[in-house]
Amino acid sequence: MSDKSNVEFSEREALFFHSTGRPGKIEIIASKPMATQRDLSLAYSPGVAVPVRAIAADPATAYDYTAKGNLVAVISNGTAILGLGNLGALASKPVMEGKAVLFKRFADVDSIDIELKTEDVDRFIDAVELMEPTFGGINLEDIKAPECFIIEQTLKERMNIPVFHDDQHGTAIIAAAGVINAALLTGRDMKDMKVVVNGAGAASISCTELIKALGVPNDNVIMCDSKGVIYQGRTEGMNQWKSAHAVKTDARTLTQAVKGADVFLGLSVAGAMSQEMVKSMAPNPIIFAMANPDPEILPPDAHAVRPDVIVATGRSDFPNQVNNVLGFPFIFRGALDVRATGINEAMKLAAAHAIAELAREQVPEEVAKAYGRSHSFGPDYIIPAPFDPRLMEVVPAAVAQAAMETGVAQKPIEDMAAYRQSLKARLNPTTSVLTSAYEIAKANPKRVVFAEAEEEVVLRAAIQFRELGYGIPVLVGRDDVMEKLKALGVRDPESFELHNSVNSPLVPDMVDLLYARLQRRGYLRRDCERMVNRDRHIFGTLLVKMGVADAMITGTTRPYGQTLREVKRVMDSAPGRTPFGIHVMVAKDKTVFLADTTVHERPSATELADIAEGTVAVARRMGHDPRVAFLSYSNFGNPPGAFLDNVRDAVKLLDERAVDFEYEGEMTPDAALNPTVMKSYPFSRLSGPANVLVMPGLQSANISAKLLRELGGTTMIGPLLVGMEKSVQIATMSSNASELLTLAVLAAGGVAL
Ligand SMILES: NC(=O)C1=CN([C@@H]2O[C@H](COP(=O)(O)OP(=O)(O)OC[C@H]3O[C@@H](n4cnc5c(N)ncnc54)[C@H](OP(=O)(O)O)[C@@H]3O)[C@@H](O)[C@H]2O)C=CC1
Ligand SMILES: CC(=O)C(=O)O
Ligand SMILES: [Mg+2]
Repeated sequence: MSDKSNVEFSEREALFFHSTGRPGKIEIIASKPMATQRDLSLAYSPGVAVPVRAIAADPATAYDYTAKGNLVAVISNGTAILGLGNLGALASKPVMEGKAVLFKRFADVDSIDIELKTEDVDRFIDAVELMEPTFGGINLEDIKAPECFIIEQTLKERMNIPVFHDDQHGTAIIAAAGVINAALLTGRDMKDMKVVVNGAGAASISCTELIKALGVPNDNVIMCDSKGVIYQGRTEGMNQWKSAHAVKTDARTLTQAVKGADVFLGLSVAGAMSQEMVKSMAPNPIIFAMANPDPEILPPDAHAVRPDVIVATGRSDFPNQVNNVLGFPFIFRGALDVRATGINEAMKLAAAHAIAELAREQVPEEVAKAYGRSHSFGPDYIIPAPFDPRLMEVVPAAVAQAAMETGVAQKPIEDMAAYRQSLKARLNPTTSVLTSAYEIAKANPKRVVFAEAEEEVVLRAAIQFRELGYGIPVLVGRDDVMEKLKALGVRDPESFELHNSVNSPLVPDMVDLLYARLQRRGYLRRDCERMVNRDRHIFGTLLVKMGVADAMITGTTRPYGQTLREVKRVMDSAPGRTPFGIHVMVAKDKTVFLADTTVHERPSATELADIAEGTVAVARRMGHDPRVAFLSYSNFGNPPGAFLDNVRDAVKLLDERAVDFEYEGEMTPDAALNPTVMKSYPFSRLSGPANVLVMPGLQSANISAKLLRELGGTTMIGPLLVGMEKSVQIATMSSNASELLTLAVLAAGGVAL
C-alpha cells in the first residue's frame, strides 16, 4: 500500500508553470511549409481555391484536405469546473487548455479549447452546432447537470460528428474499468454488489448507468446528492435524471446509506466522506473518491481506519488514478480513425473492458521503469497509469472495432494489425522516456550539486528539482543564496543544503585530493587551494568526487570548454570510456541523437567508434532502437576527399567489434535520413532512417545541433556529457530553468552516463 502523494508543488509553482515563456499551454503550428511564394500560393490564394471547390462538390473530402479529421474541440461554459463549482467560462480556460494538450500528448489528436460565455442551454447548443464544419469531434467538459444532459443529447441528435461529454462518459468508462477490477480482486459479483454513489450530477448519473449496464441491479445502488439520499418519493431538488435512480430505502443520509456498502463512488465534493463512514462499510470496501482536485476522502485517511480498503482517486499523485484522462484521448483517437458518426454504448464498453484488461496484464519492464516501481495487478494497481504507452495501442483499436461492429464507422479499418502498429508509431518514445527518467529520479532520489546557485535560473531549477521530488539539490554558493531563495518565494530556505567554500569544513580534504591529482601536472598546493576556494566548478565537482553528492549540473556562467577543463581536473573518465557530448534533437515524430557535439575537435577512428557505441547506449536508455550513420559530405567515397579515412576506419572498427546495432557510413545526412535518397544505396546496412548521427568533427556536430535548434521545429535536450566516472552535466550558458531541470533529472536518473 502506498499512501504518499508523490507530487507536491506550491501555488507559486503552478502559476509560474502557466505563465512562464508563452502564457498558457497551447500554440498552433503549421503542418505545411510556409517559406516560399509558391508555398503561400498553394496554402492560400490562389491554390487554396482548388480544395475549396473539391469540398463544395464532395463534403467528405474535407477530411482529406483540411485538419478536420484530427481536430477536436474541448468546449465548456465553466459551470462545473472540476469540483470547484461554477466559476465561469473564462476561469475554465486552464482546464480546457489542459484537456486539449492531453489529447495531443497521449493520442496525437489536435485539439483546441473553446469557452462559451453562456448558461443558456439553447444558446450554447446553437453555438456548438454551428461549429460542426470545423471539427472532427466535440468533447464537452465541465458543464453542470442537468443542463449537460440536454446539451449533449440535443447536439448528438443534431450533429453528424462524435459529441461526447467527457465528465459523463469518460469518467464512467474509467470508473467502470476500475470497478470491474476491484470486484475481481475482492471476489465480488456485480449482481451482488451494494453501491453508494455520492453526487447526482453529470459524472455520477453516467457512472451509475454504466455500472448498472455491467450487471449491478438497480435496487443495489443508492445515489445521494447535496440534500442526501435520492429515495422514491423525494421531491426536493429533484430532476428526471435523478428520479431514474431513486430507490426504495429508509436511508436518508450518506452516513446511513454507506453502512454495509461494498462500493462508494464519490463524484461530488472534497471531504464528503468521513473516516466513520469508511469504518462502517462492508469488508474489503472499494472507495473511488473521484472529486477533483481534492477527493471525498484522502487515501491515507481511508487506510488509517480500514487497512483492507481499495482506494482510488482522480489524482495522479496517488496510486489508482481513476480519471477520464485515461479515456478521452484514446476514445476519440479510435472514433476519429474510423470517422465514426458518434460514440455509442458498445464503444464505451469496449473501452472500459480494454482498460480493465490492460491492468491485469503483465506490466512490461519499460512501463514499470517509467513509474520507478513495479506494478502488478493488485489493490494498489487496479487501473493502468495514463503514461502507459500500451493504452494508445489497445484502447483506440477496441473503440474502432466496436464502431465498425455497430455500423457507425464511415471509414472502416481494413487491417487491424497494421492500424495497431500505426498507433504505436504516433507517439515519440522520447516523450515517454523523459517521463520515465522523471519517474526513475523520483523513485530513487539522488543528491545533485547545483554548482552555480547564485544564478536565479539555477535556483529556480533547484527549487523545482526538490519540490517535484526528483532529488535533493546540493547548492554551491555564498550565504546570500538563502536570501535569493526567499525572494523566489521559498518559505524555508534554511532547509536547502548550501555549501560555501569560505566556511566549508570539507575544504582541507578537497585541497589534499586536488593536490594529489595535480602536483605532477605543474600545480603547487597554493594553486589547488585557490582553485577549491574560488572556482565553484572545481568545488562542486569535488563534492561529487568525494561522494557528498551523486551528480552535478553547471555551465550557465562560463563557456562549455572552460567548464569541462575545470571538471576534468577533478573527475576522470569512466574506465575504458571516451567522454563526449550528445545533443538529443526531438522533433514531432522523430528523435535524433547527434554526437560528439562538445568534446573532440577531430575525432580519430577509434574515438568515432567509441562515440557511436556510447551514443547507442544512451539512445537505448531513452527507448530507441538505434541505427547509426557516420556522417560526411561524401557518400561511400563520392566525392573523394582528404578527410574521409577516420570515418571509414570507424565503420571497419565496428565490424571488428561485432557490435549489436546497425551502422553505416560514410554518408550524407539525406542518405541517412531520407528514405527516397536511401534507395540509391540498396547495399546500405541500415534498415530504416538513422537516428544516431555520428559527426566527423566538432565543427560540423556543434554547428548542426545549434542550427537545428535555431531553425525551430525541434526541442533540444542537452548537451549530455557522457563517459565520465560520475554524471556531471554542463549546460549551455543560455539554458533556461526547465532545460536545467531536465539535465539534472537525466543526470540523477542515470540516463546520461
Ligand atoms: N475523476 C474524474 O475523472 C472526474 C471527476 N469528476 C468530479 O466529480 C465531481 C462532480 O462533477 P460533475 O458531475 O461534473 O458536476 P455536477 O455539477 O454536474 O454535479 C455535482 C453533483 O455533486 C453534488 N454534490 C455537491 N455537494 C455535495 C455533497 N456535499 N454531498 C453529495 N453530493 C454533493 C451535487 O448535488 P446537487 O444535485 O444536490 O446540487 C451534484 O449532484 C467534481 O468534483 C469533479 O471534479 C468529474 C468528472 C471526472
Ligand atoms: C477530471 C475531470 O474532468 C473533472 O474533474 O472534471
Ligand atoms: Mg471535467
